[in-house]
Order: sequence, then C-alpha cells, then structure tokens
Amino acid sequence: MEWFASMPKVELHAHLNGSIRDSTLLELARVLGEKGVIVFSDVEHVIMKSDRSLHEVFKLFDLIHVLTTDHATVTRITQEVVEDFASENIVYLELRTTPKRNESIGMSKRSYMDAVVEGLRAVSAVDVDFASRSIDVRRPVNTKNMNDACNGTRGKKIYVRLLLSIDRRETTEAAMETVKLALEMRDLGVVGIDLSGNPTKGEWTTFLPALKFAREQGLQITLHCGEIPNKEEIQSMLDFLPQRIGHACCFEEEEWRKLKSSKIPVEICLTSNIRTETISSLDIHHFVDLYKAQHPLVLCTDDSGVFSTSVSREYDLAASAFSLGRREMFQLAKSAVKFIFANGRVKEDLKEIFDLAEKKLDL
Ligand SMILES: CNc1ncnc2c1ncn2[C@@H]1O[C@H](COP(=O)(O)O)[C@@H](O)[C@H]1O
Ligand SMILES: [Zn+2]
Repeated sequence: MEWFASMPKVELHAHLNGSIRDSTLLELARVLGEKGVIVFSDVEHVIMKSDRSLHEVFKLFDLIHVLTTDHATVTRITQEVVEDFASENIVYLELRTTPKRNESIGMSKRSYMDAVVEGLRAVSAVDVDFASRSIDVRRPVNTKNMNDACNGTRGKKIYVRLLLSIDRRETTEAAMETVKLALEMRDLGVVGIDLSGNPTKGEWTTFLPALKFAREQGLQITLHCGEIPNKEEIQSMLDFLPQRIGHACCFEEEEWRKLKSSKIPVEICLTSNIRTETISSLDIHHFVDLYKAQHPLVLCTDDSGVFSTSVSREYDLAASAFSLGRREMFQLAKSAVKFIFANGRVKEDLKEIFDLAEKKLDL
C-alpha cells in the first residue's frame, strides 16, 4: 500500500460528494442534528455502514446532499477532497460534481460551481493548478515538487480539472443548462461532462441533445455505462463514441466487441463494483480481460468516502488480485495520462513527472 501511495498517480473518476471524509460527514450531521433538521443517531449509523447495495448507495447520496447543501460546506468539502487526493500523490485529478440548485438558500447551479472553485482556491497544503486556458504555455516541471511526488512529503503540486455531471433524474432542459454552464466555466478548469446518477432512473435519449451539443462545443464526455444490464442503452452509448466510459460492468459478448474495436478508455472502479455487487468477485472482474487485451484502462475510486478507499488502495487491490508487479502497476498509472481531458501542456508536464519518477522509484 505504502509503495503505491508513494507513486505518482492520476484520478479520473471521483465524485465530489462521494469523496468526503467520514469525519466531516459526521461533523456536519452532528450540527444538523443539533438544529433538529435530522436525527443524528439514525444518520450516524447510515454513514458508518460499510456494505451497501447500489440502491442504498443512492439513498446515501440523498442524505449526503442534505448535509452539504450550503455554499460554505461545498467549498470546504472541495478543499478537503483535493488535499486528500494530493496527500496520496495524485498529480492530476479530474473531479466531477453535479451542479445543484436550491432556491431556498439562494443557490443556483452557477453559485454551486463557484463554491467548488472557491474550494480549489482555498487549498493551501499543496499548489493547485486548475485554470485550464489562462496558462497555456509550457512551463518547466519543478523538480522539487517532483521529488516530493516520489517521497510523499508536503509542498507538492496537483493539477485539478472539473467535469460537470448530469444526473439521470434531470430533464433535457436541466442537462442543457449544465452543459451551458460548463462552457461558461471553461476558463475555470471545466473540461468536460459526465452522465451519472442512479442507472435505474431516466432514459439515455433524454440527455442525448445536451451531450451532442457539448461535443459540438468541444467539451469532452464520459458516461457511466453498463452499471446495470441494459443492452440497448449500452449499445447506444458506445455508438455515441464518448471520450471515456465508467464501469462497463454488465456488458455481453457483442458490447465487449464494440468497446474493444472503438478503443474507448474505461475508468475501472474495483471497490465500488464489489461493494455495490455489480460484480460478484474480483476474480471474474473484466479488468483482467481488458488488461490482457491491452484495452485502454484507468484505475479510479468512484467514491473514496462512500466506499472507504483511495487510489493507492485500488492499485494495491489490483496488484494483489491480478498478480501484477510494481513495474506493471507503474506503467498502468503512467498510461492513464493519455486519457486525461486537460490540454497538451498538462499532458506534457505529467509525462515528465512520470518519466522522472520512473528513474527514481524502485521498480
Ligand atoms: C456507485 N456508482 C455511481 N453510479 C452512478 N452515479 C454515481 C455513482 N457514484 C456517485 N454517483 C453520482 O455522483 C453524485 C454524488 O456526487 P456529486 O453530488 O455529483 O458531487 C451522486 O448523487 C450520483 O449522481
Ligand atoms: Zn461514478
């Protein structure tokens, strides 16, 4: 585990409200309990429960959203989540979140996202690079930061880019509003759109107009695809040719063929799949087949808070479950740089970071 923590890594599939520390959730619940908004003892039990079905996970998200409604809390969790990822040597983080509207507290989708950006600005433990367009020149990689990325000390740098999520419960209009907001916020590090939410809800065709518009406007797209069996939807999603997909759990022969020939990179979330029982055990996980086929893959957490995991833990898990050595795991981490949504300058910087680490680490 420690070795994987010391290695530089990228995280491409992390939901903000799924990545909150348990201690922060408990603190927020205690405050709302004191105000009489919730019953703390009921909520404490739900937060600390470790095994959750997919259905229970979405009930938990509804609760988490009650705990994190105000702007200041959104800022706080963003700051903490970035600091937590940086502390395990994530050098590039694509953080996704669903912009929320709550008229009773004067929150619009824009003000929610402004609170997220405020959280990025509030990080002081590490240097955060999050503005995508303003600095488009090549800058030399700071070797001091690089040393830190290898030995796990403080004072390092993390690139953060944002994806705006469309929730499957939303309407076409609401999805379109999210895409327009993403376009408005490109200079603030928004690089793409994610489609997520309870896979038993909503219809793919509802989101298609907004996703097509996003693509026309140059935003990158990742879709939660095949979390539950739904042949028709999976096929249509693959035909859409998103830049990446998440999960790919419930594919059949024909969908595997389509995926492999399209070479769409897959965000693999092992612990999430096992905990939600979308995959019954690691030895039958599709990671093995895709890895052997040299299909583009990236290991991710999905919801590090909800599933009590970290990127390092996911690497550790994959290494032991699939008998992969340090060198292979390092190459897997390095290869993920090819699938990030940020511009070429960031890719070049990250390549340099991995090249330097490769020389320095005991592989
Ligand atoms: C377990 N697998 C999953 N499948 C699908 N969607 C998921 C998810 N995990 C998280 N989300 C999506 O992310 C939201 C929480 O973060 P934000 O409020 O956006 O920051 C959830 O409400 C859900 O829409
Ligand atoms: Zn997800």
